[in-house]
Amino acid sequence: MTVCRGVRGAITVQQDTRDEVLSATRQLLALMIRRNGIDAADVASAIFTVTRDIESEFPALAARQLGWLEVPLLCGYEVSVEGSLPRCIRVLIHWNTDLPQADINHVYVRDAVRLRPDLNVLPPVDFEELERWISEHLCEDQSTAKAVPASQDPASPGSDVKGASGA
Ligand SMILES: O=C(O)C(=O)C[C@]1(C(=O)O)C=C[C@@H](O)C=C1
Repeated sequence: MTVCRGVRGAITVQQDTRDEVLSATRQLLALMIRRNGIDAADVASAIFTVTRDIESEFPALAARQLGWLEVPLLCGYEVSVEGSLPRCIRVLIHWNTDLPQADINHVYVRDAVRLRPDLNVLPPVDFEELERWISEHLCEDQSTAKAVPASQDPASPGSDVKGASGA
């Protein structure tokens, strides 16, 4: 029976740069997709959180770069608990699958392994091969896409761009 199950993942970045956030999130998603055999068509939605020290880019863009154009995505901040792991990107994927909960593979990489050592069963990763896989799955339109600044978003109240109505 197909049910919706959660697949968790987390990864850290060394610096809060757009490139690092996107590249780390692509790697995290690629590992989760490959470990579980996730097809975008079966993904109900995905929620990303970042720690407060990350503000250079929305990690959701990495999912669109990998072709998740129809998957509802949302980003938010993680709770800032004192002493918690810095520069961390977390994701929760809601996946429609026949698999039992126990067969879901959650993915924690880099310094995020310490968040859930009990779930840290990731086999060794060939990162060169992983990057080749990511390049093969990049969705060209989205790979260079940027978040739209409010001043250029026709839907934004303060926009200096005219909407379709010309208003
Ligand atoms: O799994 C993680 O990413 C954690 O940091 C662990 C944990 C938890 O205590 O279960 C804590 C905070 C997150 O919002 C989610 C889960």
